[in-house]
Amino acid sequence: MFTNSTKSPHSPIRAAIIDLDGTMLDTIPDFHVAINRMRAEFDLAAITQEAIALMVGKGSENLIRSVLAQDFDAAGVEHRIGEAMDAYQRHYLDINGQHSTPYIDVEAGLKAMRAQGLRLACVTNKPLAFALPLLAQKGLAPYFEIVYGGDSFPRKKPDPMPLLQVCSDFGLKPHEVVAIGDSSNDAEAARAAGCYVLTVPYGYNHGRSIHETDSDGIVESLLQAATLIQTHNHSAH
Ligand SMILES: O=C(O)COP(=O)(O)O
Ligand SMILES: [Mg+2]
Repeated sequence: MFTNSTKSPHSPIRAAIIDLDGTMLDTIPDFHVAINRMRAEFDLAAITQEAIALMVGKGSENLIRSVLAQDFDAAGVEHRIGEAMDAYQRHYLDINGQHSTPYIDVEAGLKAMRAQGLRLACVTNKPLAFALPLLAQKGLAPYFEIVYGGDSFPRKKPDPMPLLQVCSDFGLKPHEVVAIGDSSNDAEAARAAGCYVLTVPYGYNHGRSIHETDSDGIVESLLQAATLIQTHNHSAH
């Protein structure tokens, strides 16, 4: 693990940037309820959680465009996107977190990272207005010094912009920071920023195996990520 040869193997990791949907919380059931309530308003048939899991990852607007594209051509999507986004956001905020559950060892992993002195940021493509109350509701907000959403900057993951901003906020070089996520968006953003990246295999990666995604290692849980970072740092100087 941590085999990335572009960085000094001896540089300790001082911060972790952690993804939200598909990494800390299984939010597909929330997406499912909100999307199908929106679809009902448009007299569209319900779609499955499996279909939605393939579309999540590149933020709300991309998601709702993909959802509408199940039924409409490009012009039809364009015509409805504004109203659909309004309906979706209203329904999502209404049920945010009610159907979502944390993955195994998320809080234990965050605790372990903090105990090692790592600084923690959450960078998600979810809108900040969804992410902040969700983290608070699940008791995860206190672990993070910084939370950025998909609408915090002009560009979102897989662009490196939000990750580079965290590095700058923390006063750290990218090679002192590891990003942990469930999708190619996280891995590509981390690579482009020059951060390490660990991936989890249990989230949503656009229907592709996480093994196809270039990373510095696959971890079964955030707790295992914490252990790996500690091992890396013990051999660092
Ligand atoms: O809401 C999304 O599109 C994905 O969010 P994530 O970046 O937390 O996985
Ligand atoms: Mg994710």
